[in-house]
Amino acid sequence: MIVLSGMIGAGKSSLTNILAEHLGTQAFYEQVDDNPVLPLFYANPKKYAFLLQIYFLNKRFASIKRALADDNNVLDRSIYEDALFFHMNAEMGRATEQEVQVYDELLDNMMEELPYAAHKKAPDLLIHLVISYDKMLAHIQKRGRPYEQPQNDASLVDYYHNLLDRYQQWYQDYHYGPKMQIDCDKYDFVDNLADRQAVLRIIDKKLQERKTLDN
Ligand SMILES: Nc1ncnc2c1ncn2[C@@H]1O[C@H](COP(=O)(O)OP(=O)(O)OP(=O)(O)O)[C@@H](O)[C@H]1O
Repeated sequence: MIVLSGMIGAGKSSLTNILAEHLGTQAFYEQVDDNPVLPLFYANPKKYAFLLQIYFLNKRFASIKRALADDNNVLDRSIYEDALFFHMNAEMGRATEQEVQVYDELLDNMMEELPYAAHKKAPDLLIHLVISYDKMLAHIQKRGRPYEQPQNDASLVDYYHNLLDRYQQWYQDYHYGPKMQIDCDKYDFVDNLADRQAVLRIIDKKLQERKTLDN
């Protein structure tokens, strides 16, 4: 299983589709626009932060179990990033220490079940999308989900900057398996065909290296 990570609007879902099509495998992605808790969370983060995490945990665990069935299935977001979001939200006073503790223990407990549920413990490769604040905001504006727009809620500027700051450290600390980064300011894999091919070549090379190491 290959897993994407990176900021809101970085392009995880798009690259998930592109990569799964390229590899001839299955794409698994979260239907963000069908998520009933997300708009509630953005409108009242303090009340809904914990519920949102439980919602995501449940959904992502279900996808992981299905995606792990094949080495090259592609999943649009890693479950490990949720803890980054939740810990930050807790620091912002949107969740209690007890909620964080319950969440962290539940996550650990569920992840321990994975080898039994899916015969594998962790992704074969993590592809982390790196993006600047300006580029990310341009994507968010183009996509137009109302609750993600800083012009509707000025506190989102700090929220996004805060998340961006933490992501690099999160990537450095990620230790569950092989990993690589793609620079989304450099490669426009959605609208530019040459960039898309370049990104696929970089990923193919990494997958090839992994295969050689495994054999
Ligand atoms: N664990 C979480 N806690 C709080 N909000 C989250 C969490 N995970 C995702 N979100 C929110 O859900 C929405 C979708 O996020 P996500 O980054 O998965 O998809 P996306 O923005 O469509 O990404 P991409 O454009 O890279 O495919 C965003 O508004 C994000 O802030």
